[in-house]
Amino acid sequence: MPLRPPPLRSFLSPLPVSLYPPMSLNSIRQPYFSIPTFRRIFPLKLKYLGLGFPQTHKFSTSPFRPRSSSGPKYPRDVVPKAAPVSKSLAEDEDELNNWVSGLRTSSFRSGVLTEDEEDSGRGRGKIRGSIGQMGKRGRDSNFGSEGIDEDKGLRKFGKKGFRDSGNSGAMSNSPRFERKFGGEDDRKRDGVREGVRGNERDFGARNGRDSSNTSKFVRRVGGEDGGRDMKKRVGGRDFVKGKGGGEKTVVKRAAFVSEDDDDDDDDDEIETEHEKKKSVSGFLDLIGGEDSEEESDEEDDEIVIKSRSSLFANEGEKPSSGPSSSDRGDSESYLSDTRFDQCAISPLSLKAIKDVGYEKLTMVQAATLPVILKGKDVMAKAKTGTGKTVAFLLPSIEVVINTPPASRDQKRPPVLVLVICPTRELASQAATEAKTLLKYHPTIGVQVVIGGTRLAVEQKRMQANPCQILVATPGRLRDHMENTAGFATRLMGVKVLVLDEADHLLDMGFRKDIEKIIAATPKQRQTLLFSATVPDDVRQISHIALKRDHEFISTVLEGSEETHAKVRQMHLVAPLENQFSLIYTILKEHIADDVNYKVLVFCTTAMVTRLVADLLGELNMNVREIHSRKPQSYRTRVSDEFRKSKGIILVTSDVSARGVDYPDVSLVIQMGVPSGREQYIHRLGRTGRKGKEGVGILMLAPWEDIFLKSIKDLPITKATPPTVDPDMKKKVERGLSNVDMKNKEAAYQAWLGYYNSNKSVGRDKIRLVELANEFSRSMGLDTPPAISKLILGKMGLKNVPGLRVK
Ligand SMILES: Nc1ncnc2c1ncn2[C@@H]1O[C@H](COP(=O)(O)OP(=O)(O)OP(=O)(O)O)[C@@H](O)[C@H]1O
Repeated sequence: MPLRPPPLRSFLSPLPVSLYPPMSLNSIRQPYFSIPTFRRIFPLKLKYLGLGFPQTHKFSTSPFRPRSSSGPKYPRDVVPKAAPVSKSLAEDEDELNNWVSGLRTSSFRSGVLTEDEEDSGRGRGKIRGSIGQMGKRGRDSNFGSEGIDEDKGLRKFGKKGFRDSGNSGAMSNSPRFERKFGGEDDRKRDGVREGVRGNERDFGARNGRDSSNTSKFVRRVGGEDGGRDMKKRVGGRDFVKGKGGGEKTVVKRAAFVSEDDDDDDDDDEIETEHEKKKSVSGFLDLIGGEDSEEESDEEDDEIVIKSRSSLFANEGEKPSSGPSSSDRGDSESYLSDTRFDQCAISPLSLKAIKDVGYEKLTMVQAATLPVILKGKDVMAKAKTGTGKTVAFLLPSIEVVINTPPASRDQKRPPVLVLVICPTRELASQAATEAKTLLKYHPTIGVQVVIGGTRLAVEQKRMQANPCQILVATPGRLRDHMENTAGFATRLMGVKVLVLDEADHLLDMGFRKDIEKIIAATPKQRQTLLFSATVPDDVRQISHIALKRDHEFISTVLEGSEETHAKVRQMHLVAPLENQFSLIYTILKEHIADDVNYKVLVFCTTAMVTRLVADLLGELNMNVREIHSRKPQSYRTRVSDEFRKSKGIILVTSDVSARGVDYPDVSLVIQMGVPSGREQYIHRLGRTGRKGKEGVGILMLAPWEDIFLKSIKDLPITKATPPTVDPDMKKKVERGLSNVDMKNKEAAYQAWLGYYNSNKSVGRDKIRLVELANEFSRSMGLDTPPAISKLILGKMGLKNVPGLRVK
């Protein structure tokens, strides 16, 4: 008989949740669930997976079909963990210098980029298939009048050009600049030249660090495998409760000492930085770039909570060989057994939750709610699509409820809860979720401030109807801090600050903005950091936001994958010249397999996104596109449409990589190397949400496969490329010949910028240009497009053979 776990509150000791009813950990009583082997699950599909049947022609994008929990369990092949790699000084140097990483849409992992909000919203182009005409294929209408020219014109290196509405929008811009210049002043000044050479990072760097952490943890905790002991780690030692080795929640107490959660930033310097960011982003726009992200290390005490499932893993149905740590990690469930009506939250919130159909808390909600309600700072890590938004909104709403209302004549009523999201889509989504939870709280207002809309409109709205909960993107928030009368005063009332996608917001690209925002809020606030990925380096710098006694709560078993077991992951390595045909073939197969298909195709840059969308439109597929070069109104419309639709393909840059909650995405394709391990995980996380199945395909060129090292701990298998029918190939060639030449030129330039900033590809400029020209040929061009001297100079590619100069 399985043992019953102690209630969550006792796990959280010495921080008992006395105010609230105990939250049952029955939630975690999910039966042990291991990933079946391909052979057993897909006897008929095996041939498509390259597992010994290379002659295969068809490519299957069927998801896993794991057995029901009551059915037999199969061990999964143990994926080797990456060897620990420590971060070198050279890498840091690279980050600081990496100015070229800003030249793209989504930078390589070092990621400075975030493609996100505050982009100009000057996108243009066609929408393929009109909104609301779901079944209709092909390119129905054009809208958006701004042309590619805008991408080319040196997009105003002055203030205006870089922000929407005149002076906002820094987000997509600032990260790039930040990354390149963040750190040392002289580098900042000379960054353009300096960064162009040298700088980039390797795909694999982060993984090494992650893995190192993982294995460390496995040794300390997960390594106890069948252990039934309760082990305490006091004064820097592990504090382990629970039995067996299944899914568990990890609560860590931060060990690093915050230097007082605050910064004494030099405003002038920040301002200068701000301006510089804008300048660089102008250039990024020029080449069609988008965004990116990241970095840094640390160490804390921890409390590890093993859940019920761990008991199952050990006692019940574990495979005969005994589950590996990664097997255990897959015994995941996104829902806990704790019902919302067992929680000490407002009855009006409960009513709203009931209306929306949520009955039980998700694992991350169950693990964090008591701690947050207690007023603690929290950094939480939980897999994609497991309800982190509600996890931070619900207790934040309680804070508002428990705060005496501002008097009517108070001129500047405080913002009580401030939620920061890295992209506009995500901010809007979080605000929508908040409104849902506030359905029966008519006196609590929520507003969203994001780039791509008019600042003045937001100002008026906030003045007319001041809200208690504000959701914002960092750049636009800073605009309001600087330009909206009384706004700074309102921020001084903040009681809860939330950083959603915290690792991204704390990376180099956003850091300065976030530091400014933090400095604008009271020190005694409560801070909540949430993400599906929390690399060690981000943990280390989280003290800029969190109090020293914050808690780190993870529902991801360390030593297990950060991705969902039900999402089947494959990588496919093919030369560039075949990739467009392959994408078309894969999509056709998938559509034939699943009439309700809903596909996301991630591309490396905005301009490559547009190109791929153009092509698929020419091939009469029901396709839409989203990237930072599109106006916000367009992005919102397409995003809403994709959310509600089936039988649709969305080609996107990394604006859709994080947080966006599109239900029932059947397939995620990533074309070209992602900016990093985290970005891979977040993009993949657009499918398999809320415990559902999904499929992810990563398509790489042979020289990009080094990236696989950085995700080798994930359950990703090699797929044999499907054979491309000659007719399909011809169709694709015809389709490409119909794509606007300007769009091909822009894609070529953006491609060059993106890979130029990659350490392994961009290091050898001659090789880089050869590859770019291969990309050009793959678009059907005999000669590569010419690029202006100015841009080549900025990319450090002057006089590189193979380039054509305008
Ligand atoms: N308790 C619950 N029960 C059922 N569904 C829920 C619950 N809480 C949240 N959801 C739904 O789960 C979905 C995923 O939630 P959410 O977008 O917050 O995930 P996330 O963990 O933030 O994902 P990501 O890491 O990709 O940002 C949403 O559609 C949300 O409405």
